[in-house]
Amino acid sequence: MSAAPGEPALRLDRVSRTYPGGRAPALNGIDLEVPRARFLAVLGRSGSGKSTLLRCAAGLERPTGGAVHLGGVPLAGLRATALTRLRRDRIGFVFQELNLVDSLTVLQNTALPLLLAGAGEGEATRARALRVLEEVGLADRAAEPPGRLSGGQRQRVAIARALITEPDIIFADEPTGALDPVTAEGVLALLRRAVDAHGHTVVMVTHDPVAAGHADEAIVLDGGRIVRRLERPSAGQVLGALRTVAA
Ligand SMILES: Nc1ncnc2c1ncn2[C@@H]1O[C@H](COP(=O)(O)OP(=O)(O)OP(=O)(O)O)[C@@H](O)[C@H]1O
Repeated sequence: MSAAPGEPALRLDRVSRTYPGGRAPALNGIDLEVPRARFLAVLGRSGSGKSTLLRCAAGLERPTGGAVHLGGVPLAGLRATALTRLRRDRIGFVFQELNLVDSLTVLQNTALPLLLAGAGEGEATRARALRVLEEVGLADRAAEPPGRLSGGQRQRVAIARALITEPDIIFADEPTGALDPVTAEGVLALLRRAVDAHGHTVVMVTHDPVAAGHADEAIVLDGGRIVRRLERPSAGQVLGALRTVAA
């Protein structure tokens, strides 16, 4: 079940998702290909389908139509345990609901994906966690509980935790939503570096045109469809696209 070389990091073919009782599909025939080492921003007004897209792409939810491939692997063909393993080994998550555990240290929080995958709490795990904490500039806070950190620092720990398994792809849901603009810049620079220096692929849901301006590509959803695609967008271009969709 290893990733096939040359395959895009993520491919969605005609993906749809209808919720029971939902009046309209949350996703409606999404075609999307995200090459490796690319940073994609997903925008759209509230209810346009962004989170549903992220959950279907990450294998957290099964689409009701179409197919999702991660690194060439069709998710529909995987049983629950194989899907869980693929998520654990190949995907990094920066989700609001996956908050840090305050009874653990910053270092233990960072190492959590390795520990859950069966790594011992030995020196190798510790060294790896320290290395990614260094990467996000927080090695000096490793022994503290995350509750003592600022929101931006906690978000950087969440990114360190997502990076520690060296995933093929990182899914981030509003990673800068609660941050001031300067702190947000720092978090976005980290995601950018994950792509440029380490070859990770990042798919980020955001409401913020400035955040989307850090991406290689931005897509805008409306009514569960992709209605705009922008290459190397500036924040101004993204804002313009959002305005035309809202009009
Ligand atoms: N579990 C669910 N059950 C029923 N309907 C749902 C469920 N999750 C989402 N929806 C519906 O699907 C549509 C898309 O929701 P989604 O959460 O993907 O939007 P979003 O663009 O992420 O919104 P926001 O920006 O507010 O987070 C909405 O109409 C929503 O009401």
